[in-house]
Amino acid sequence: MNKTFKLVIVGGGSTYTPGIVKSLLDQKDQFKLSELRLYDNFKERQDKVGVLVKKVIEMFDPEVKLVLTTDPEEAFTDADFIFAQMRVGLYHMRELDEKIPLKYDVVGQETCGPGGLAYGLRTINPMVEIIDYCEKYASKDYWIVNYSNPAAIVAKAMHKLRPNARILNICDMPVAIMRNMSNILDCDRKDIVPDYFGLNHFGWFTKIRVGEEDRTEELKDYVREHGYMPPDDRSEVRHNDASWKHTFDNAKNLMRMFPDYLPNTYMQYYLLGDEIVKHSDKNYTRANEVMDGREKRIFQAAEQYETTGEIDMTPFFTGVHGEFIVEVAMSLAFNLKKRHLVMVMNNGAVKNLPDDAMVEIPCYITKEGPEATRVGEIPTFFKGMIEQQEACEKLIVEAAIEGSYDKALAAFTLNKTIPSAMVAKQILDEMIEANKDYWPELK
Ligand SMILES: NC(=O)c1ccc[n+]([C@@H]2O[C@H](COP(=O)([O-])OP(=O)(O)OC[C@H]3O[C@@H](n4cnc5c(N)ncnc54)[C@H](O)[C@@H]3O)[C@@H](O)[C@H]2O)c1
Ligand SMILES: O=P(O)(O)OC[C@H]1O[C@H](O[C@H]2[C@H](O)[C@@H](O)[C@@H](O)O[C@@H]2CO)[C@H](O)[C@@H](O)[C@@H]1O
Ligand SMILES: [Mn+2]
Repeated sequence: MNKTFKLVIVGGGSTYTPGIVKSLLDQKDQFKLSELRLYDNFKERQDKVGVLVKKVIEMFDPEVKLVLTTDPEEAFTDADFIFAQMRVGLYHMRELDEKIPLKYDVVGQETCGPGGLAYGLRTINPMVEIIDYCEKYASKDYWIVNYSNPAAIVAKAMHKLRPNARILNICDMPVAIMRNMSNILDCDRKDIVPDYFGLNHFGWFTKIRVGEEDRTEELKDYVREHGYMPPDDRSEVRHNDASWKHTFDNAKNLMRMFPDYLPNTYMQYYLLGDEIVKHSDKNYTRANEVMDGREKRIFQAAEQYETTGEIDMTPFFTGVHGEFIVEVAMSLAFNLKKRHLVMVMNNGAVKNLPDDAMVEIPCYITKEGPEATRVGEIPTFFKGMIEQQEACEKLIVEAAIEGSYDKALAAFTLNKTIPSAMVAKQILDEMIEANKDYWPELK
């Protein structure tokens, strides 16, 4: 029998867990789990999601042993893979991350702008804790594949605080955009070969090949007119929430103004921030949409299944989100050297960016981790944008580690979504109060 794997999902109570488990079990012939452990610090939430995970295992691989636990030793002992997807502070804190900046007419977003900086200050120490559990209990060749956001700040902080940890930080946004591109180009997502550079949630596609064929210019022409919204009949994207449809459509405005490269959708928050704020509802943000949508749906489904024994699981199967993390894990497990966009220490890969930047670029995923491709020099506009954002992220990591108010204020002030140091200080001071149970003390 080929090797089987013990896999932990950190943040087992996540709305994405059933979808990730489905994607894992789809690969059981190549990537067989002996044990799946859900680990969370919120037992009741995890137990509810666990009801649906148990159903997914019954449906797709009943041989898998399922463990739900809040005990780190039980969760991590001899673990081979750890999928991390914590939301420190839950959606309630995401709501504040989004609403506090909007009070000052600044972008309110989960991972970008002041919301992302606040989220980063909450997540750094809990992520270190997970790494330390893995170092203490997991198999010596463990790999953490991390989705926990804000991945850019988490990646930078973990490299500084735990440089030897076997952790690979990933993001499904570029993959989701490539899914849309595959709908637009009428090809298979897995045939798309992207050239790309940036930081997490702050990057650009420089070339899109389908197999050997360069289809970049054709795609740019489409995106200039339609953004990343595929033609009606070709994609499940049409069923996304309205705010996501707006995000995909908004790429056309970025493409028209900055025609060199195809943007990550997150660039809208940094380059079109005033428009974003103008169209934001300060009393009902994306966090509210998710709490009233995805989060409510999954707990209603668990309730329904527990009472009726009936459930349609398909709405919880998450497409590229689950597929991507499993593709990366399998490449690590079997040394497949698959080419994926992941976060890696720059070390000259992007020639004119700082060596210590955590860049998101194409890498070959080996059993020893990502091998970066060489991107070369990037044009001035993109270099300037990235260096400002990278310095902001570097300063918020240092602020967390040193407990430095001054560095936190500098980080907020450097963020392109924030118009002045005065506004930065107002938002920071209000966020310090809102996050008093989560942030390191800043003096
Ligand atoms: N990297 C990406 O591209 C990507 C894509 C999607 C989601 N995400 C991230 O994945 C995470 C989960 O998203 P979600 O919407 O499912 O969140 P969610 O709130 O539904 O679930 C998160 C879970 O994490 C748990 N948790 C919080 N702190 C913890 C800790 N210290 N230890 C263990 N568990 C802890 C919570 O109790 C909760 O059950 C978020 O950080 C989100 O931003 C990242
Ligand atoms: O606003 P959300 O919680 O729906 O999504 C925020 C995340 O958006 C990107 O990931 C996914 C998203 O999780 C999924 O719901 C769907 O909308 O598509 C997105 C792209 O696949 C982003 O990569 C994550 O970092 C965000 O947390
Ligand atoms: Mn992401």
